Amino acid sequence: MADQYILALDQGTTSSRAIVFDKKGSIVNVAQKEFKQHYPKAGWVEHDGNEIWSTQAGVAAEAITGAGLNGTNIAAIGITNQRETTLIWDRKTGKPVYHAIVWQDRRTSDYCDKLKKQDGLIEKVQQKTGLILDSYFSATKIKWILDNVEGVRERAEKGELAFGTMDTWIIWNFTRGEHHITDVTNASRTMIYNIHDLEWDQELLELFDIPESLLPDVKQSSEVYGETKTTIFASKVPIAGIAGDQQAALFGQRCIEKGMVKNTYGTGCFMIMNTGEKTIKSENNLLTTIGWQVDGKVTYALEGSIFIAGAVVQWLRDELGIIRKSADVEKLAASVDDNDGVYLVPAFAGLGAPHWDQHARGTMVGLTRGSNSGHIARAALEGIAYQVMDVLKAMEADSGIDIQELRVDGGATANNLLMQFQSDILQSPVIRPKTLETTALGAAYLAGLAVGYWKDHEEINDQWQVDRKFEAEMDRSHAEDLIAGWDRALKAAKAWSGER
Ligand SMILES: Nc1ncnc2c1ncn2[C@@H]1O[C@H](COP(=O)(O)OP(=O)(O)O)[C@@H](O)[C@H]1O
Ligand SMILES: O=P(O)(O)OC[C@H](O)CO
Repeated sequence: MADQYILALDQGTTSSRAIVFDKKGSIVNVAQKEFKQHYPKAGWVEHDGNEIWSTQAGVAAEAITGAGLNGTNIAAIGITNQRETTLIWDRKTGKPVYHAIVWQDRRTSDYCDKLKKQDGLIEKVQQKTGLILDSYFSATKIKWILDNVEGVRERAEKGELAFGTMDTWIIWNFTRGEHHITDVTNASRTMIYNIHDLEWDQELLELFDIPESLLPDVKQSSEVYGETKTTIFASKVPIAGIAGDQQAALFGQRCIEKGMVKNTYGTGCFMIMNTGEKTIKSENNLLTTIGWQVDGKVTYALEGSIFIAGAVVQWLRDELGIIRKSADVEKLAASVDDNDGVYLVPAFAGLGAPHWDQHARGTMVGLTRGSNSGHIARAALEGIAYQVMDVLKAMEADSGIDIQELRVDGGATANNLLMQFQSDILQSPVIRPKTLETTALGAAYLAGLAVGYWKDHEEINDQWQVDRKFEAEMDRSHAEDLIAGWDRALKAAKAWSGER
């Protein structure tokens, strides 16, 4: 038999990626293609469904052929994706009826504000779905398309249309419409899925006026769902893993025991804790969500989403022009000994967890005549670390678990100064693994386990290796003084929003 590999497809917010992994969990080849972001109005963000599919199919083929392989070398495909992003298409023609509405899109936030005023609805939504009633999730995006695109509601009611997040859309295309499916992790981000009963919730479907005929079947995160039918691989390849990208990263980081936590530092930050077989209801504005379902067993998780993290570095680069490329921020921040009292709260798109203040705005405080670009760069990086600390504290409070160490991944973890400061401010170790492609690796593991490419968890646990462990070097009282300054800066950002 030809040598066997696993192909992971990572359909992200800004690019489609494909990574070929070998049995040791090492990367054999990567292909990546960015696609266009559409901003038709302020606060709106859309993707072209056709472009999502063409880039994803393109990189899948490129990753395989670039490694000198073909479909017969691929034991299984695992799919991971930007979550919540919503697409509706025609079941017969496979044509989208509208662009995909992206998770960042805020067009339904006024509608959500109105819903929040309904007696007991916030609690009901949280109880059933684990989520905060917010336009971030798919439900109100589906409703918007049904209500605003001509003829769509009638066609949906006749059963002619299909809804899906990007995993569903990709599998629909790979199987030429044979499979209309998603997995529990993606379903748990729609705000119409009951995470306890593991079913689409009739009451919420009624509330959002969504016909059930639109919805995909919900599967486990690791099982053989079907085979590819496209000509891309020249042979049929089993599709055997699906998970939302943040959950896939938790799996890829091998956070498989209760209480283990990972944080991804990308454009935003997403921290997730494995909470085991039970759900934890958050009292601190975190989300309760599904980590994965493997071998019939559901593992739950708590999640805190931060909207702006690495994006503040892009802002220093693109808007302030004080660095040329993202990586330069470390050197600039290291050009000063400390923040000299300067704090930057990057609430450019409001504040996510644990504050959920959509009106807060970016705030810089503590400037003096001596403040320079080094202080601003340092304040920007430190602002990422303080936000992570706030989510981590909320997670400890909700779970009653003392978080001993933080496993990290994502583009901004390349920054040693940020990682060291994170450890200093948390007063606990921050651990960066050798493989930073943990999202794709998680999807690969889910698929590989389903087809027996990897025998069991033990076999893959051994593959996780530390690149560097950052230990706290700052003394606790100094960290506490700095945190007190951050709390004041946060108050300023919130006060600005309160005085509208
Ligand atoms: N050395 C660095 N220091 C700080 N931030 C960085 C560094 N390198 C990249 N970034 C930031 O990381 C983000 C990209 O990370 P990535 O994991 O690819 O994000 P995403 O998956 O959200 O697109 C960008 O916002 C970029 O500014
Ligand atoms: O595509 P990413 O990595 O920005 O992740 C997006 C998240 O899944 C949104 O919830």
